[in-house]
Amino acid sequence: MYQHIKVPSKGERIKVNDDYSLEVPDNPIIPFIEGDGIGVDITPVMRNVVDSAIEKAYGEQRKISWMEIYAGEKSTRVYGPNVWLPEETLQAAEEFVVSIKGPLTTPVGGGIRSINVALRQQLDLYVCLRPVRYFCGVPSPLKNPEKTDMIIFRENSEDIYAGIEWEAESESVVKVIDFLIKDMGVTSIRFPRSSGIGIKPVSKEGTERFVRRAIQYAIDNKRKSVTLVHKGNIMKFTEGAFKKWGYALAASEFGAELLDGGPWMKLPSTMGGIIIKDVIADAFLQQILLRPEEYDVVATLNLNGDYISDALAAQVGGIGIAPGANLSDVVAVFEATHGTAPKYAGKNQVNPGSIILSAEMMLRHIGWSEAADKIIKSMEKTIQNGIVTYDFARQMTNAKKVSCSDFGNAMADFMS
Ligand SMILES: NC(=O)C1=CN([C@@H]2O[C@H](COP(=O)(O)OP(=O)(O)OC[C@H]3O[C@@H](n4cnc5c(N)ncnc54)[C@H](OP(=O)(O)O)[C@@H]3O)[C@@H](O)[C@H]2O)C=CC1
Ligand SMILES: O=C(O)CCC(=O)C(=O)O
Ligand SMILES: [Mg+2]
Repeated sequence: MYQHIKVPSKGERIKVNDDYSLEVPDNPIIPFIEGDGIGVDITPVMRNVVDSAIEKAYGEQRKISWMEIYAGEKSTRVYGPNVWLPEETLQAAEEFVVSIKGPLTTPVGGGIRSINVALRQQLDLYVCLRPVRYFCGVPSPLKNPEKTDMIIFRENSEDIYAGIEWEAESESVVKVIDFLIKDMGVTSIRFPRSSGIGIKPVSKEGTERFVRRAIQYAIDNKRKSVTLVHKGNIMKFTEGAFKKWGYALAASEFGAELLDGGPWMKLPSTMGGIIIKDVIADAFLQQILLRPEEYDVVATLNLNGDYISDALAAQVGGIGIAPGANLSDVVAVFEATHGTAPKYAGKNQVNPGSIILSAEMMLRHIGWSEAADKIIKSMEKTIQNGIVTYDFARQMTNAKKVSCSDFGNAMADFMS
C-alpha cells in the first residue's frame, strides 16, 4: 500500500467516531517523523520515555507500535532528491489519526517553503495548541515563573503563513504592484520598484472555527479567561476582524454578554463565567512579563502565536521544555515548539523535554492519562533532583548536567 512506509505487523489503527471521539485500541500504530537536526537526538529518547511510561502504567496490556514516516531531509534520502513531504506521509498521518514529529528545517530567504507549515495546511491542522507551565526547579529569568500558566491557541492555517508572497523585482511582483496601484488606488508602497509583496488572508470562517475551539477548551478545562491577542489597530481588516469575529462568536454561540459595557465579555455562569477579553499584541508582550497571572487561554493569529510561543517558553525555562500539538477536528500531529537547532545536531546534548511533553499531550489526547501522569511526575522528579541538560545546567548552580539520552534514562529511572 505504501512505497517506503512499513506498517508494523502488530498493532491497529486509531478510529474516529462521527462525533470526533477516538476509539483507541490497546496496541495503536502511531506514526512518527524523526525530524531534521536534533531530531536524531530527541525523537528516540521520546520514544523510550513513552514506552517506559506505558509499560509502568499498563504492564503488557497496552503498547504503541511506532511506525516511521518521512519528511524533511530524511525524506529526500529515502524518496529521492527534492521529495521533502511525500504524499504518503500525509496519507499516513490522516489514516492513523494521531502522530508525532520532530522539527524540520526551513531555509531563510529562499529555497523550499516550510514543510512544517505545509503539513499543517495540507492536513488542515488549524489549531496549534501550546501549553506553557512552570516545572519546579527549572531556572527562569522571572522572579515568580510559576505565575506563568497559559494555554496558547495559535491559528495555524491562515495569516502570513499562507505563503502568498512575491519576490522583489520578479515578473509576478511587478504585476501585483501594478494592480495595487492602478486598479486598487494604493499610494502607500514607498519603493514600488524594489518591493517584495506578502499578502495575509484572515477569514471569518477560519477565525470562528478557531475561537470556538479555544473557548470550548477554556470551558472544558475550567480556565478563567480567553484573551484574543491581535494587532487590530494597524491591520484592521485582518487582525481587527479577528477580534470582532471572536467576540461575536462568543456572544452568538456561547451566550457571552458585555462586561461593564464592553468590549470585554463574560460567559454565563453555567459555562464557568469565563471572561473573553482582548489585548493588542505589543502591549501583551510586556504584560506577560509584568503580570502573567492575568492571562490564561490565549487565542491569536499565526504569526503572533509563533512569536508569543517562544517568548512565553522563555519565561518558564526556554524552548527546551515547550510542547505543542497541531489539531484539526480529526487529525492530531504533536510537535515541540522549537526547531532543529542545527549547531547541536547529532551531539546528544539538547533537552528532549519539549518532544517528551508533546508526547505526554499525545497520550492524554488518546485517553492514556495514567501514562501521561507518569511522564509529568518523572520529569518533575528528574529536574528537582538537579538532573538537567546543558540549557538548564548553564543557568543553575549544583546541577548535574547530563546528555539528551541520559535525561531520558533518568526519567525512566524515576518512573514508578
Ligand atoms: N516546528 C518546527 O519544526 C520548527 C522548525 N524550525 C526550523 O528550525 C531551524 C532552526 O531554527 P532556529 O531559529 O535556530 O530555532 P531553534 O528552535 O531550532 O533553536 C534556537 C535555539 O533554541 C535553543 N533550543 C532549541 N531547541 C532546544 C532543545 N531541544 N534543547 C535546548 N535548547 C534548545 C538553542 O539555544 P542555545 O543556542 O542558546 O543553546 C538553539 O540554538 C530553522 O530551519 C527553522 O525554520 C523552527 C521552529 C519550529
Ligand atoms: O516551519 C518553520 O520552519 C518554523 C515554524 C515555527 O517557528 C513554529 O511553528 O513555531
Ligand atoms: Mg516558532
